Amino acid sequence: MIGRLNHVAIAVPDLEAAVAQYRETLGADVGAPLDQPDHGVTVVFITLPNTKIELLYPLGADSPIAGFLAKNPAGGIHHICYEVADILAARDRLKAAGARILGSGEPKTGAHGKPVLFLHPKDFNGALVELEQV
Ligand SMILES: CC[C@H](C(=O)O)C(=O)SCCNC(=O)CCNC(=O)[C@H](O)C(C)(C)COP(=O)(O)OP(=O)(O)OC[C@H]1O[C@@H](n2cnc3c(N)ncnc32)[C@H](O)[C@@H]1OP(=O)(O)O
Ligand SMILES: [Co+2]
Repeated sequence: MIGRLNHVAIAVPDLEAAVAQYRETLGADVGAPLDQPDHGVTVVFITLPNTKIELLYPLGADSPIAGFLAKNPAGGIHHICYEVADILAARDRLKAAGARILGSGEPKTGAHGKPVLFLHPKDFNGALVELEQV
């Protein structure tokens, strides 16, 4: 069911500093910041030869990553995103297996304009998992 690794997300306390570090110090291909109000974050994608890094910074008062950054003030790896061909079939398979789908349980449109879902970290060895239909 899960396919390619689409991205690894890092929550950062200072987006400009993280962008400069990846662009200047690490010499990476860094995109422009994109506000995602529906998700409560600003994202910056870094394109690597074999996957992407997604820098996350809180947007708005109810950002879902605010709690994470409060617990991890220096930032940290926030989630991992796997690609799936059919997100509704994936959701139904996961629910049947007892996994918790976060939020409403319905896919939302993610940063790439594709449907995404999130699975509770406690069900996946402490890792927050995002699924993106491609
Ligand atoms: C623009 C879309 C973009 C894309 O790629 O398309 C995105 O990726 S948007 C990314 C931001 N959105 C989300 O992360 C949505 C899903 N996340 C959530 O619903 C919350 O972050 C949630 C429920 C995972 C955690 O919320 P919160 O931190 O407020 O809850 P708790 O403090 O109660 O946490 C419960 C429990 O889980 C542990 N936790 C929290 N976040 C993570 C994490 N990222 N990785 C691993 N574990 C996490 C937290 O420590 C608590 O554990 P406990 O042992 O009880 O302390
Ligand atoms: Co993501």
